[in-house]
Amino acid sequence: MVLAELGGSISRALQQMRNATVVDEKVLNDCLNEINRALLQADVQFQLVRDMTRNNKNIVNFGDLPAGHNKRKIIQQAVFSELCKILDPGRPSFTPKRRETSVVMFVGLQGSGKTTTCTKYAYCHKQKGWNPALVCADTSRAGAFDQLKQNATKAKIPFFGSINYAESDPVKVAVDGVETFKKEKCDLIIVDTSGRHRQEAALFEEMRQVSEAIKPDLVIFVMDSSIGQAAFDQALAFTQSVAVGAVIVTKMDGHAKGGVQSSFTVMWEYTEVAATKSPVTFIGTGEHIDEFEVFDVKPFVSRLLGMGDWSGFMDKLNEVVLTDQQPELLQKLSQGKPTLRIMYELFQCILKMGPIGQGLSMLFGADFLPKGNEKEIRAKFNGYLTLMDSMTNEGNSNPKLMNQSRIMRIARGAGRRVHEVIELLEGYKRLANTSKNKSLMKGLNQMGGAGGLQNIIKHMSSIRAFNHLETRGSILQVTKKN
Ligand SMILES: Nc1nc2c(ncn2[C@@H]2O[C@H](COP(=O)(O)OP(=O)(O)OP(=O)(O)O)[C@@H](O)[C@H]2O)c(=O)[nH]1
Repeated sequence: MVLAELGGSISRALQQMRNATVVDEKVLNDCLNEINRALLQADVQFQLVRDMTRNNKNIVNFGDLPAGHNKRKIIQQAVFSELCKILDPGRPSFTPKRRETSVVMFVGLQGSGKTTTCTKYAYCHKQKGWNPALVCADTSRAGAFDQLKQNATKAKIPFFGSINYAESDPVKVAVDGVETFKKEKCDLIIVDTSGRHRQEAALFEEMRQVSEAIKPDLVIFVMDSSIGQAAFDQALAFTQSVAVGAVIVTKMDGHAKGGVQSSFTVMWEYTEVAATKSPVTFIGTGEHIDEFEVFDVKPFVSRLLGMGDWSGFMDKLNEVVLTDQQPELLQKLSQGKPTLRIMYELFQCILKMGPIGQGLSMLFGADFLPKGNEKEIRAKFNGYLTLMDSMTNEGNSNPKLMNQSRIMRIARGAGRRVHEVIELLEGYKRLANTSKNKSLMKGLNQMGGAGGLQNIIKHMSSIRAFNHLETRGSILQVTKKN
């Protein structure tokens, strides 16, 4: 069961409970049974599911609840916090500190995504102003250094490795690399290590030796999300050789080869490793360098249940829109009279937020935008930008004054299809309607516009649904109005 399906099943169970006329013991039991079924289908251990049900029933004790309590809310909160408990080992990981040099060693089986993840980790820190460097201490796989070099070059990150594979001792390469970058005052030195297809004694011995030689501040274990229940043994084996302090789960996008069998299982299997109880700190959500997200339990469970992840969205927004420019955009939105220019800026923000589905799924749940459509959606948003440019060039960018001939001229001028102009105008109409909503605008003015922007983007994203619009009918509608 993929993650989105699991989230969908749990959300449906909660929705049925919320829809019940009276919430009693039977409704609670039906809801919990549905959730149990979904978790068991997702391969979560029976014992864990049983404990979770027992805890939920203890929290939602109908006999003890004073009259007037919102039972629906209490049940929902109990389920949410129990799901969080499954994933949270309750121990934070070491976090590299600015202006100090930290050495981070990556370990994991071959093909888990270790090399790719090292670069993603370095890149994500570089974006935040760090000065990272990459060391390839994998001397056993032919091509390992070339792969790291290629990734590092693309990301403009300094790298070190055994040129032409002349040095075959991984410990020596690791030590030389760390020393080189310490001298160069890099503040985050990331060491990629060898992997093997299977858990082998030689691999663990090598990890132990490298770790002893470079004394990393943090060892990150990289794990492929498609391995299911094997996660437990794998994590335990690495943990017994090196002091694993954090985990990164890769291929959470569900489009990796083999597919995500049960990412949720992997998550809790790992956190079940009593020896470390190390937290998952990041997840890999694609092959590209920016398809990488900080992992926080609460936002993850929120998204799993389709409740959105506002804080993750704000983080992404902070990466692409300078904080001092945000109030301006939010203020413009809150004034209640959106212009094409504001819509243009909004689209640019969405496009800049890395993978577009990633940004939007933070707000609308994992299954909101199918990952496979990323290119299509991005092209669509880019098309809207071209059309908006064309409208401005037309000399009249007021969407309210569009008639049939103007629409056709704009489409021709931008090299786009007529129905796209109509979709865009429909999007504008929705944005304008949204901005008439007084409570929404109040929300925008409070909390720096958080709730409001979320809603506005929700409306904008529903442009995807415009595709069903009947082109001719809409043209007539627009024409009639003018
Ligand atoms: N879809 C998807 N693919 C990923 C992700 N992370 C890594 N990959 C892909 O997984 C494959 C293996 O990644 P590598 O980085 O070469 O794996 P590795 O663990 O370093 O392998 P060795 O160096 O052989 O030990 C590559 O095709 C990556 O592009 C991810 O989050 N999502």
